[in-house]
Amino acid sequence: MKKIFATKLLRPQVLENSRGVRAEELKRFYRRILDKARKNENIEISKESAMLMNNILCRMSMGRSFSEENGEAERVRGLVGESYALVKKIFFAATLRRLLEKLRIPLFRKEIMGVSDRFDELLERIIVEHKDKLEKEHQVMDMMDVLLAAYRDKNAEYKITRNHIKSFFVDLFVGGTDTSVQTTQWTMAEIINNPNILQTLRKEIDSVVGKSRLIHETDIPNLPYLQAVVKEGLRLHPPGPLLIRTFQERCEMKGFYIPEKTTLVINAYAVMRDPDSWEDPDEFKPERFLSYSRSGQEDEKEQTLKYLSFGGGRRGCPGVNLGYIFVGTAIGMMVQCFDWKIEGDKVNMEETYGGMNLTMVNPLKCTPVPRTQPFSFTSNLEILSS
Ligand code: HEM
Repeated sequence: MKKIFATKLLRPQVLENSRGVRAEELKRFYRRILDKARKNENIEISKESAMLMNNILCRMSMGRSFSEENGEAERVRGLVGESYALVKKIFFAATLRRLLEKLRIPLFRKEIMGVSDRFDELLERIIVEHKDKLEKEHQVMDMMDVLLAAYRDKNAEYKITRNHIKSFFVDLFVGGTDTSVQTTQWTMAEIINNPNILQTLRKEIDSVVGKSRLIHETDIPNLPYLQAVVKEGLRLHPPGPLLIRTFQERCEMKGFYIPEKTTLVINAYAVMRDPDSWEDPDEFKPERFLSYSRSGQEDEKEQTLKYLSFGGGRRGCPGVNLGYIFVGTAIGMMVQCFDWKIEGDKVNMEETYGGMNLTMVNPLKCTPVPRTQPFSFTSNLEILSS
């Protein structure tokens, strides 16, 4: 499945084809925030950005977004949340696995089956919807169409089953949404707590993008400070702080004997705050990434070993590029178009390991205040409304 992720959904050419979808969803995200700003209402950054990320991923993969009106979108978000909570329970229960198995206590079987059945029901409906559409339109349009075509094709490069298709989408929702949402929330909180960084970032965006159009993802390569801010947000607040591997074979490492099937837990959070590797490790200093890329001193291999926000190796995150696009454009738009008011002087940065991901104890709530003239959009052109 990972190969399918890498070749069919996330390779640069495919990402380029779906750029229009992401641009449209970014505009919808902007309009929702603008609406709140006009009503002087506060927003919960994680809820708004979850809607953005979910809609983009669903449209990229299934050619549709889940409807907010009939509660479908909320059901998907709920299922993803339940999956995270379950993984956390299973992870901690694994330490007692032998004892529980001896006592013949099944590990969360009922809960796992419950979530799995509900995902199954939802995805089955979407598969049927696609098959009907394909029969009528005879067009290959999105990921689901491509996978269904491969499922029917006896000579396809990848032999896939209906269950493969379903598990692919579960991986996509679970791996792709909350990670990007948490990163957006944490990075925005750091920006609000550091007004100097907000000013520097805004200056860069204003000089590259200006104030007469909305930021595009194609602007990101020309916004090195924005890239550094996102990277630093990910360093201090990696949504996946623990990486897990199992040894396939026994081996010896630096004098330690490691038996076969040993589970290894890597604390990526601690690695990325290690004072031996990072100067002022607990401080939010995006500049550190600018100086690395300018001086070229940092050996790439060394960087890979100490920067683990996307994991690494064969099981590393296949969605890195998309993740940077999601977070970069969301943060870029929020900084470009709005000022942000919070209650009190500083955002409370207390953290909790709330499921599979590192999240905020008090979700970030703030009130947007427009700083640019509102944009109105006619097709793909942006104009200033008077
Ligand atoms: C800022 C955003 C993101 C972060 C921080 C992130 C982080 C991670 C991390 C830490 C892992 C585990 C890697 C390991 O164990 O070495 C992972 C795996 C994964 N991620 Fe991401 N991710 C992000 C966005 C995405 C997106 C947008 C997608 C899909 C479109 C995605 C799909 C996946 C999948 C499918 C896996 C499992 C890979 C496997 O098991 O081999 N991620 N991600």
